[in-house]
Amino acid sequence: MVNITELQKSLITGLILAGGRATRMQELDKGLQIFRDATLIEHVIKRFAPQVNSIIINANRNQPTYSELGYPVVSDVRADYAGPLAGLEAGLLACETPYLLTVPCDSPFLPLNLASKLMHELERTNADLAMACSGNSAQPCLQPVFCLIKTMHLNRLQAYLNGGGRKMSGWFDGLTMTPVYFENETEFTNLNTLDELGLYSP
Ligand SMILES: Nc1nc2c(ncn2[C@@H]2O[C@H](COP(=O)(O)OP(=O)(O)OP(=O)(O)O)[C@@H](O)[C@H]2O)c(=O)[nH]1
Ligand SMILES: [Mg+2]
Repeated sequence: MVNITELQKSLITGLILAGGRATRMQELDKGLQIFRDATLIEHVIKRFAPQVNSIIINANRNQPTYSELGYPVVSDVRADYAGPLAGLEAGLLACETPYLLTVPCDSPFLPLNLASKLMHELERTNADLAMACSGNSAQPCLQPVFCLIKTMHLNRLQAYLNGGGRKMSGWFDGLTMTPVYFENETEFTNLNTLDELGLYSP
């Protein structure tokens, strides 16, 4: 188990992506739905906040409600729900540290060692970004919304988006990406439907 140092942590801003339309959840605002004893985003904050220097929330609806959680809220700067990369762009624009770590708002079991493992591997490999991966090197399953990125690559993301690119796995072509394996796949469970919210309740 690698621990994150206070210095490493001070360099990382955490971005919670809550800007989607949630079409599979009746277009409800996913982050604000109740799961067990709290909203989905509150579960995420509980596991994520101790890992990063500060948090930014990306949301395109109900911004005043998200603000009540006590963190800055940023909205997409381009219209029409351009996908998670539009949220990443908004987060990178607001980020004041050299690294940004993203997580989605609908992953209430996210790894408690996410920042430490990604930062350790990013520094070890001197890559541009480090991405979580469940499974193993024989059967990798990339988790592109769990990603540690050097903030200076905002320009490249914007060029990709301006050219019409929308794929989470396409924007970093030409950059070096280190996949980082996590054994416990269930930590990446994300809840997309009302049924799933109920299924995972006790
Ligand atoms: N900022 C922003 N974030 C998005 C957008 N679309 C998806 N996301 C976020 O990306 C993450 C992964 O997306 P999904 O799990 O597909 O969520 P979703 O798109 O809201 O839900 P579906 O419409 O059911 O696919 C979630 O945290 C979403 O909030 C978007 O257009 N803008
Ligand atoms: Mg989606």
